[in-house]
Amino acid sequence: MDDDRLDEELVTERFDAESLVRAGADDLERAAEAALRPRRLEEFVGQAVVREQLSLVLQAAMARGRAPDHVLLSGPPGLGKTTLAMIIAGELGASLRITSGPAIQHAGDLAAVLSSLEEGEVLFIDEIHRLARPAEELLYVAMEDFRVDVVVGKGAGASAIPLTLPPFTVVGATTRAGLLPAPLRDRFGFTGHLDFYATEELERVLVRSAGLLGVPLAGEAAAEIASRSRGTPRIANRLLRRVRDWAEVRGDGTLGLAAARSALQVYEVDERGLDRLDRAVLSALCTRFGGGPVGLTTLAVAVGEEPETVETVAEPFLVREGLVGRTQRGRVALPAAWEHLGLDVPKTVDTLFG
Ligand SMILES: Nc1ncnc2c1ncn2[C@@H]1O[C@H](COP(=O)(O)OP(=O)(O)OP(=O)(O)O)[C@@H](O)[C@H]1O
Repeated sequence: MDDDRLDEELVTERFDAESLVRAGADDLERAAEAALRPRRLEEFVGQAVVREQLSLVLQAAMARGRAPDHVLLSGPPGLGKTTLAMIIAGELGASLRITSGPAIQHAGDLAAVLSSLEEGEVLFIDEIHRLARPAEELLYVAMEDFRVDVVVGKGAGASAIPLTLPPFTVVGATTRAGLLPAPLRDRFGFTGHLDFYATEELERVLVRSAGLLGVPLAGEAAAEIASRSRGTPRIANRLLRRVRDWAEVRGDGTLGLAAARSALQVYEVDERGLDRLDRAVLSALCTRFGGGPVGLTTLAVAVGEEPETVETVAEPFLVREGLVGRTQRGRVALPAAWEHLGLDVPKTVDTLFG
């Protein structure tokens, strides 16, 4: 498949799927994100281990002329799972179907998608840990035996007609690999875990994105934005667009260090990369709950967010930064949390963790 066609197809697919997956999200932000996606494995920055492993899986499958094993990608949001799914299809020269766990309400929805797959197609299932149990069971069989049982009729008269599927590859993405039931996890021949990116890798992401956007990004500004991007390419690209806004509206259009700092101040992204939600979580933990332990749901209510958002968006970074700890009794603020908020560390916390 030539590159132009690939681009067109991937972007079209992505928009269709995202309208299902992220209804209500900002269309322009999504379009901007799609435009910055790497299309080939060699353009994908960082994640060297996963990249090499995946490259072997794909090359071996292509050499054999067979669809590769099913691939599971896990890791926090914004690290490139969707991008890798698109790259897998691109590298194989296969078309990509995109759906998500929450978009599949009934097993029949999944049966319809599966039974329309063509040979060699890649089926991307985002948030696969959120599939309903009956759909999950249908998926095991389809992944293992390339078969789907289509149920005809209702009640006592219902019967299942087995339908053979052509070989295809499922790429599942999850932020919560631990929530996947073992039988489903075992159906994936390759599992890649994406980790947070080093600052230097994010600088490379930013330089690449600035090039695509045609904006002049100084090296110091790239380093500043990268260091506040929480190890996450999606955040790096988003901050780059905000710094560009600032530079075009309030500056001279060039993205230097001063522009980066001023823009990030306006958008409330602090030197450590914490944003409003992160600080709200820390502040609730330290001031409202005396440092915890506090349960996830209570904490989420206190900051006006869904527990899943707190757990998958804010928490991994706060834990990694040594600001928050997870205990069996709930979340606790670590001494660095008080320090980050400019508060005195309570004596009890100091002795416990100091
Ligand atoms: N390794 C990378 N190199 C360059 N850009 C990247 C890389 N990983 C992600 N990006 C960029 O970051 C953005 C987010 O990536 P993507 O949507 O693939 O993340 P995700 O892990 O699927 O997130 P979610 O789980 O929230 O859907 C995309 O615009 C993509 O261009």
